[in-house]
Amino acid sequence: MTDLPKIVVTGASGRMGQMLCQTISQSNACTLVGAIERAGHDWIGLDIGVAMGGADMGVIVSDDALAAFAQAQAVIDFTVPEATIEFAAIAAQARAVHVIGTTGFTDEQIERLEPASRHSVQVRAGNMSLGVNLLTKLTQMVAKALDEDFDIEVIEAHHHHKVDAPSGTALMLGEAAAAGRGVALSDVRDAGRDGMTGARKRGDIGFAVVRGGDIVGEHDVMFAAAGERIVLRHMATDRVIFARGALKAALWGQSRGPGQYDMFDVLGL
Ligand SMILES: NC(=O)c1ccc[n+]([C@@H]2O[C@H](COP(=O)([O-])OP(=O)(O)OC[C@H]3O[C@@H](n4cnc5c(N)ncnc54)[C@H](O)[C@@H]3O)[C@@H](O)[C@H]2O)c1
Ligand SMILES: O=C(O)C1=N[C@H](C(=O)O)CCC1
Repeated sequence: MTDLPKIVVTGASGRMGQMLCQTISQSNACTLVGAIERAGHDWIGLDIGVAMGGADMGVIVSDDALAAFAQAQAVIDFTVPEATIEFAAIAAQARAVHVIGTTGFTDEQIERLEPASRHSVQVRAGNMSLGVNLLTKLTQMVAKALDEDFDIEVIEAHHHHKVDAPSGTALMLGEAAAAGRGVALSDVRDAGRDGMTGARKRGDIGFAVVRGGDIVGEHDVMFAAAGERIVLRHMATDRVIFARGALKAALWGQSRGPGQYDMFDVLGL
């Protein structure tokens, strides 16, 4: 038996779930002990490695989150908002670190995560990659340095399966730009332009969304003024960057007390 932190992956059959199971199984810093899917999913009862089309990993896909979390030190969760809210309560019961990659929460759903964090470590970020978290810091710095002569636009592109918009990353970047300007994003957010919108309002932060093909994730923050334009860009070409960040958060969380954290805490940014 190993003393390495034991990790459960929820949404194990998903794009990120599979990437996480592969990344953890190849890591020598932790062990995969559970793979959770929603009740009724085809993969329940199968070995996760075999279900993914590879070798046996010795972990059977289950819909019993409580039993799985109880034997783990961390849960990595890239699913859907309502499932994540349920997993937060179960992770708190099990005193397991809950790493939340899920995006698309409403403000009300985000509030519902808080009670669980009184009993467990929660690390949540709309993007777990080092690159995007650095870009977020840069966005705040640039927004602080420039005045409202520079219109801020966040442009994001993702694969055609993505269900939420703007992306969690775009919202992180928008929040950072707003913070740099000393305003609340909710007061200046301009998303979903269509039809006779009227001219752009000075000080607004705009969002534009592209969905197509297999784009892993691309984000531009544009600062556009008369006569010049600054563009900060991140391009993800492999989901492994999100999985690596999530794994880092799961290990980092082992030595923290209950509370809500983000990737800036994990990465020391
Ligand atoms: N924070 C980040 O770095 C980051 C990176 C990539 C994706 N994401 C987010 O992660 C989420 C998942 O993305 P994806 O591309 O893997 O989606 P996906 O649809 O491929 O996978 C989601 C999985 O969750 C499972 N699921 C749904 N309800 C469940 C439940 N009640 N119990 C257990 N499993 C359940 C689904 O069956 C599916 O397998 C999205 O919100 C996405 O935006 C975040
Ligand atoms: O593929 C997705 O879905 C992604 N979601 C996150 C977001 O909403 O920003 C991170 C990038 C990939």
